[in-house]
Amino acid sequence: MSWGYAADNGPDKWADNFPIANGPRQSPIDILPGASAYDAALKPLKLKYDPSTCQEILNNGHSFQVTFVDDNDKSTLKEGPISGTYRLKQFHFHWGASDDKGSEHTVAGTKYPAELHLVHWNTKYPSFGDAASKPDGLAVVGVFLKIGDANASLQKVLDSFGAIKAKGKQTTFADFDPSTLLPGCLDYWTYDGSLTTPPLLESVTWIVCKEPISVSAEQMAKFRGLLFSAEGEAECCMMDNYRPPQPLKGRAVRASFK
Ligand SMILES: NS(=O)(=O)c1ccc(C(=O)NCc2cccc(F)c2F)cc1
Ligand SMILES: [Zn+2]
Repeated sequence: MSWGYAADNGPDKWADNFPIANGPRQSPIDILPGASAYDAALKPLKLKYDPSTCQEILNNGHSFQVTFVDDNDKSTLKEGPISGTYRLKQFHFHWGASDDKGSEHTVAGTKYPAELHLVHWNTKYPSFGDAASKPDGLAVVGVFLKIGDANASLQKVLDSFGAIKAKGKQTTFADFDPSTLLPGCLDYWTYDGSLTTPPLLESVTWIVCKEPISVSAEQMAKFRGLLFSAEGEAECCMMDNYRPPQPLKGRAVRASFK
């Protein structure tokens, strides 16, 4: 039985096979703006994404992800709270069964209907897999989604869902610029955390944007049309694929803004 989000293999069961689930720097967390300190030393995020590095979109049975060619420095994250150069590997989302939940991070207890994760790895290491086991190996930019106007950039991603409905399906996805999914203001909170799914490695510098992007209720409904299940299996709709907030355990959350 592999991990998932159901009662018998979900977040409350992950510690059985991944004891780091109870570790000192687990993610996500509930962000308390009043308890996060403004740090003037934090730089603006420097994101440079080249649409030509966009490769494919796939349903991995836990979410869907858009994967990028990462054998060059064409799509990178620099500055912000990190040092050096981190390469974009993939982006994916987490969402709920209804619009009142779905994000992994929460803000003073507020849940958003979904959360985007842009996953980058530190080029001081030879590969993503190697970087994923290092305390400064990964940097994930998190962006909240809130219900409002339809998102034209997101619609391009949704239009490819027909080809990836079931677990294991993938299709070509080219010339997409993920910066079109970023909010106008890149103010952020940052803290040291982990992958939010098994193997839950404690290798992520989290960078969570304060400003959400919009998604329409109809677009959110399309996320829920994807399947956790593979072709030929009993259909199980992909939703509530989020881990709830984890104990802060004394960590500081810093703000890039006043
Ligand atoms: N939700 S998130 O943004 O925190 C997150 C990001 C990436 C991954 C991941 O790559 N898992 C597979 C994985 C894990 C470790 C090493 C690997 F090589 C690997 F592919 C999991 C969760
Ligand atoms: Zn994620």
